[in-house]
Amino acid sequence: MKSMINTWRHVFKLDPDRMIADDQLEAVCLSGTDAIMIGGSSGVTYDNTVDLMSRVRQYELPCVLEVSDLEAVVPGFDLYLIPMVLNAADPTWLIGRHSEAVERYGYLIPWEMVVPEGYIILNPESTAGRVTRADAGLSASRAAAYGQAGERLMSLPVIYVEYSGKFGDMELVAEVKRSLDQSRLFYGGGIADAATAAQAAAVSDTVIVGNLIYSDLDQALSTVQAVKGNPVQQG
Ligand SMILES: CC(C)=CCC/C(C)=C/CC/C(C)=C/CC/C(C)=C/CC/C(C)=C/CC/C(C)=C/CC/C(C)=C/COP(=O)(O)OP(=O)(O)O
Ligand SMILES: O=P(O)(O)OC[C@@H](O)CO
Ligand SMILES: [Mg+2]
Repeated sequence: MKSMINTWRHVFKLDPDRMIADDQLEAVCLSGTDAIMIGGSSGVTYDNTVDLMSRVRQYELPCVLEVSDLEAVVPGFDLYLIPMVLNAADPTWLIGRHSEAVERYGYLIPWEMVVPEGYIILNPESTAGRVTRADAGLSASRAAAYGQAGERLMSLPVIYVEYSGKFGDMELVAEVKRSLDQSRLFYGGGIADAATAAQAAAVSDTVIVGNLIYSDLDQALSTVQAVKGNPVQQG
């Protein structure tokens, strides 16, 4: 089940705290994207998560929850993705909330459905950057070292270079990619059209598109082919 992430090239991230009309949701779910990730860094509640999950469940593609708040953990997803912020100033966001979750849920946790993600947050203005007070001014070599430490020391299956809201430095992303051997590299942040999606696709394994769904749906839909039609460049 967890291995499904290794087939994902393009993912749409839907935010339970934002409105999306039924016809727009249909277009997103039938776009050819590989999965829907539900998550956000603020305003995520149990009720708005259940509501969005049940709407997405009308379609056949995988639907996974990226957990950012313990109060909004909803049963019924295909996988649970757990952000661990490698460059957070405070270990709360690396392992603190996580240990609280394990204490609280204990044997109820379906570990076979849990996928940890090593986040490297590089936009200090994003909600996640502000909340976690991430050390977002990393050089490319330092970001790559965080990625490699996440892979080699923590065996994380996913390293997520997160520029949420801002298109990132593709040279830096490429350096993180080169530093990884086993972990899958997710890239997200500021994808605005097919051209930026293709650039991100060239340097990462999986491209995540979020805000664009809400600001320009047609452009968002155009990113699916731009990503899936472009191989990752090696080296
Ligand atoms: C019964 C049942 C199914 C039980 C399952 C229980 C389960 C899955 C337990 C999991 C165990 C576990 C270890 C949970 C950890 C929970 C937790 C609260 C972890 C902390 C996550 C974290 C580091 C949050 C900080 C913010 C962050 C990095 C969020 C990631 C998502 C993100 C960046 C979204 C982008 O948000 P957006 O709103 O778009 O941001 P902008 O405003 O900037 O655009
Ligand atoms: O919303 P955008 O900027 O597309 O970023 C996608 C995702 O990485 C956010 O967690
Ligand atoms: Mg967002």
